[in-house]
Amino acid sequence: MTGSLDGWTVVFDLDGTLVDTAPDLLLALNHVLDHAGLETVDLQTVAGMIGHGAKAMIQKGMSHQGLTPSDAELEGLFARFLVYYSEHIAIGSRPFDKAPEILDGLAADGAILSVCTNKKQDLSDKLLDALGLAPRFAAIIGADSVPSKKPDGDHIVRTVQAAGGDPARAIMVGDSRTDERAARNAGLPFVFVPFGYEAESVEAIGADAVVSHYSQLPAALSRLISQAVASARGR
Ligand SMILES: O=C(O)COP(=O)(O)O
Ligand SMILES: [Mg+2]
Repeated sequence: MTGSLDGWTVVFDLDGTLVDTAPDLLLALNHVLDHAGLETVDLQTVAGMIGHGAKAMIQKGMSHQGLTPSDAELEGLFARFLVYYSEHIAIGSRPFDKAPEILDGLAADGAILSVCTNKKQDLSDKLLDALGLAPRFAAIIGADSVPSKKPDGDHIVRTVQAAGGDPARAIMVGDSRTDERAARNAGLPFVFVPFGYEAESVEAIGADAVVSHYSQLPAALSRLISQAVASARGR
């Protein structure tokens, strides 16, 4: 039996795309800010700081209050963050509504599923394991497993290859400008999910498809694949 997504790889971003991780990132960030005697931040503020890895989030948490940490200070805070976050990684973090069911449907239609994230590899594996999502993915590639993370397109290309797929038959799904740039750099169509952590508007992002609930993803992917196949024929 062949499925309509046979031979296609769907590459998912993690934070803000597959999983709503903001609640646990908030607790971990506030743990280090509080320990450093700094002001803590709220959920909405932390959401605007996710997408470039945890170190960038800590830096933004400090610049938010007019402070610039020294390299040594930042490394110390980052180390503390990693210990705390790793131990509290799936307290409040949950997959977005219907994501697991839709992933199963895509796999049943023949898609290869993979994750390309700017989260660290060990944290990504731990989170997806804790939520029971890890077995669905042929590859999970964190920022520290590649020479250059998103927005470098190479991060996506390596993810597709690690999943056993073909970058010419792959689609990126993500919640941020970083994902959009990475997809463009890798030459992949880009599906934007506006329920994540991007502050820019849907119009500004300029995605090939916008999916505001997982139930809309299968149809969006089918449409993009038909377009890709038609344009390949026209060449
Ligand atoms: O943890 C982050 O800041 C980014 O992670 P993402 O690439 O999965 O959105
Ligand atoms: Mg994200």
